[in-house]
Amino acid sequence: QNPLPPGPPSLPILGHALVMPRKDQAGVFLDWSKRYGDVVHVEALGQSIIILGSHEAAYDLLEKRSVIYSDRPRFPTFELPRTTFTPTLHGNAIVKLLSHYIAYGHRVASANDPYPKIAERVTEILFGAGTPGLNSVDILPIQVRPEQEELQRGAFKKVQNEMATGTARHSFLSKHLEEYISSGKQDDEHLERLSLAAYHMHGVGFETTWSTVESFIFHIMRFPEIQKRVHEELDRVLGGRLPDYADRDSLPYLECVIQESERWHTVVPLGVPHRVMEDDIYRGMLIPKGSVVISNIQSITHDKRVYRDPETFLPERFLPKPQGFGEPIPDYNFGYGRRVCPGRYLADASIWIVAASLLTVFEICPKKDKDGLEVMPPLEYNTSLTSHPKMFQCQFNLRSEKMRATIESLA
Ligand code: HEM
Repeated sequence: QNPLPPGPPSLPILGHALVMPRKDQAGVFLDWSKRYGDVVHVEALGQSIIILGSHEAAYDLLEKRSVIYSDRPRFPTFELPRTTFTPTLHGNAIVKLLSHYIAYGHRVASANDPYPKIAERVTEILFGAGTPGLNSVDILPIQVRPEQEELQRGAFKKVQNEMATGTARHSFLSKHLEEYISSGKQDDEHLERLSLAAYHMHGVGFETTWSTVESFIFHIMRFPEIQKRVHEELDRVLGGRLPDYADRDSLPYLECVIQESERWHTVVPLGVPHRVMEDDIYRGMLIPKGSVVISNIQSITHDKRVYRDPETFLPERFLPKPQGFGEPIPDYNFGYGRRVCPGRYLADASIWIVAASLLTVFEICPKKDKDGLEVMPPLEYNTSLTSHPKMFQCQFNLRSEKMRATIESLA
C-alpha cells in the first residue's frame, strides 16, 4: 500500500503528442491556476509537470525547500552553467564591467559587425523554441548542439587569439582566462565550462536585458502623463546633466516606473523550470520525484491579492504608504532559490542606466502618420522563453538643444 497522498489536481492528457499549449503558455497556465488552484499537475509523455501559480507556492517550494528543488530538467537547447558566473556578477564589479562588452570584450564598431548577428543567432537558438523543458525540441531530443557549439567556440577562439596578441579587452572571458593561464593548470573541462559560461552570458544576458529595455520603451510611450512626471523628476534632480548610478536613490519615481514596466509585462513569463530531486509532500499533495516545476511569474506579478488592479500600469503602487500602496517590488522576475538569476544585478544596473539616460535626453512618443496623428501600436508581444513587444515604431524627440549638445559631445 502506498502511504503517500495523491498528487495535486491533475489535468487530463489532451490526446495530443504534447499536452503543453504551444501559444500563450503563461496565459493558459494562469487560467488553469484560477480553475484548479495554485499548484497544478500535468503529464506530457509521461513527464510530470507541476505549475505553481502563486508567490506563496513558488516561495514555499523553490526557496524554502531549495535543497530538493534546485535541479534542472535537461534542456538540450539550453545547458545552463553556473560555477563560473556568480562571483563576477555582484555589486560594484558590475558597474565596472558595464563599460565593456561584457562577455567577450568586444565593442560593436559598425552595422556590418558580425557579433550582433552572432548574438541574434544565439538568441534564436536559445529562446526560439520556447520555455526550456516545455518545448518540442527539449521533450523530443532533436539535436541543435552542433550549431551552438560552432558559435560558442568561434567567439572563444577569438578572445584566445586576442590574448595571444595582447589586443584583448577586459571582459568576463579574458579575466577568467588570465586566471586560468596564471594557475598553470591543464584542465580542458574548466575551459569548456568557461567557454559555455561566456556564450550564455552573451546570449541569455543580451536577450533578457534587451527585451526588458524594449518593453520599457513600449510601455512608457503609452503613458505620456507618467513620462512627464519622470521628466520632471529627472530635471529636478539632474539639472540637465546625464544620470549616473549615484543618482539612483534620488530618482524614486523613475525606479517605480521601471519596476512597474517589468511587473506589468514579465520578460521571462514562466521562469526557467526546476526539477524536484525527491518525492515531496506539499499541502497534503504528493509532488513526485523528477517532476518539472514551473513558476508562472506572469501570474505571480498579476496576483490580485498582492497587486491592486494588476492590469493597470500604476508605478506608485511601489511607493511607501501613504504616497503609494507599499506593494512588493517584483524580484521574482529573476526566479527563486538556488537557481535565481546570477545576472540579476547586472541586468538591473544595465536597465536602469539605459532607462534613466533615454528619458533624460528624449521624449518617447508613438510615430506620427502622414497627417501628423500619433499611431499607437497595439499592445502585442512575441513570447517564447522570453517575451518582448512585437515590432513597433516610435519616435525619440530630443528634449532640448542642450541635450543635443550633450549627445554630440559624446559622439
Ligand atoms: C531582465 C533581465 C533578466 C531576467 C528577467 C532574467 C530572468 C531569469 C530567470 C527567471 C531565471 C531562472 C531562475 C530560476 O530558475 O528560478 C534566470 C536564470 C539565469 N540567468 Fe537570468 N535574467 C536576466 C538577465 C540575465 C543576465 C544579464 C545574465 C547573464 C549575464 C543572466 C544569466 C542567467 C543564467 C546563467 C541563469 C541560469 C542560472 C542557473 O541555472 O542556475 N540573466 N534568469
